[in-house]
Amino acid sequence: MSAASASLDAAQVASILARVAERRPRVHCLTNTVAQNVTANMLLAVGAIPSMASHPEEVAAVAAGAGAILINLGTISSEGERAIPKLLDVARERGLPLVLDPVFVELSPLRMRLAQAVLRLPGVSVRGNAAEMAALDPALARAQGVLRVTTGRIDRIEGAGSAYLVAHGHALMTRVTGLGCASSALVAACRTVEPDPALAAAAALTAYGIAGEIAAGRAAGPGSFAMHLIDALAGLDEAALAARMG
Ligand SMILES: Nc1ncnc2c1ncn2[C@@H]1O[C@H](COP(=O)(O)OP(=O)(O)O)[C@@H](O)[C@H]1O
Ligand SMILES: Cc1ncsc1CCOP(=O)(O)O
Ligand SMILES: [Mg+2]
Repeated sequence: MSAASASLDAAQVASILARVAERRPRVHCLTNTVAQNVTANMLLAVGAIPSMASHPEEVAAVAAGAGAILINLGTISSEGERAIPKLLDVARERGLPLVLDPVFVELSPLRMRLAQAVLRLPGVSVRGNAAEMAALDPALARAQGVLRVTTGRIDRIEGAGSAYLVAHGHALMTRVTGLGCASSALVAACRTVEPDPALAAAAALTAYGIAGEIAAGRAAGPGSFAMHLIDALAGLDEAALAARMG
């Protein structure tokens, strides 16, 4: 970590979550078919509203009224590929926060090309695992105002002169498909109410990680973990956050 990491307290995370719950922002998700359901449910758990249209003829109209846009490359199709430039236009014209989740970008020249196209928009927040972020590093280095959000045992958030480390979460979060994708949607939801991209991402991942810790204490295995994670996220308050943030 080049810059010293900033610290985050429970009141800051609770404040951002409260704003999301109060304002009920919509997050328009162009996302993969594997993670659509869990992504929508995690957004609902924090009080945001998911929408998931992808047809190129309507995607701009549907996304225009959203508070943020998520582009996830997980099961990108030719339809999704044609929707991406329209979403970039909406984000640019309306000044909407945009989050990119470059699923398996390290495996596919198509995904790399599309990720590079998204990164031509200034100020994108990119949330991926270590392999994805490493593969994307040259493009991230060229991207204007980009926020790097690298998740794992410890999440690293770097960009715009800020840096955070989030040491919350549970290994069970790697045992249910779509939970990383859902974390990207939560970053987008927090960005709708918090103008500081790094603080928004740190709050989203802190809340998500603490919900994961709570859910792991209740779950019998990965199947029930996902269910408990949604409940724990929906029930998070400042006291629960403070109890685990020390
Ligand atoms: N070993 C781990 N211990 C605790 N939390 C983890 C661990 N690995 C990942 N996480 C958490 O799981 C979520 C998904 O992260 P990750 O597995 O990196 O994404 P992806 O599913 O896209 O590969 C993040 O919230 C992250 O903090
Ligand atoms: C398995 C898989 N394949 C394409 S998208 C997807 C889901 C990935 O979800 P996550 O990155 O949250 O684990
Ligand atoms: Mg992922």
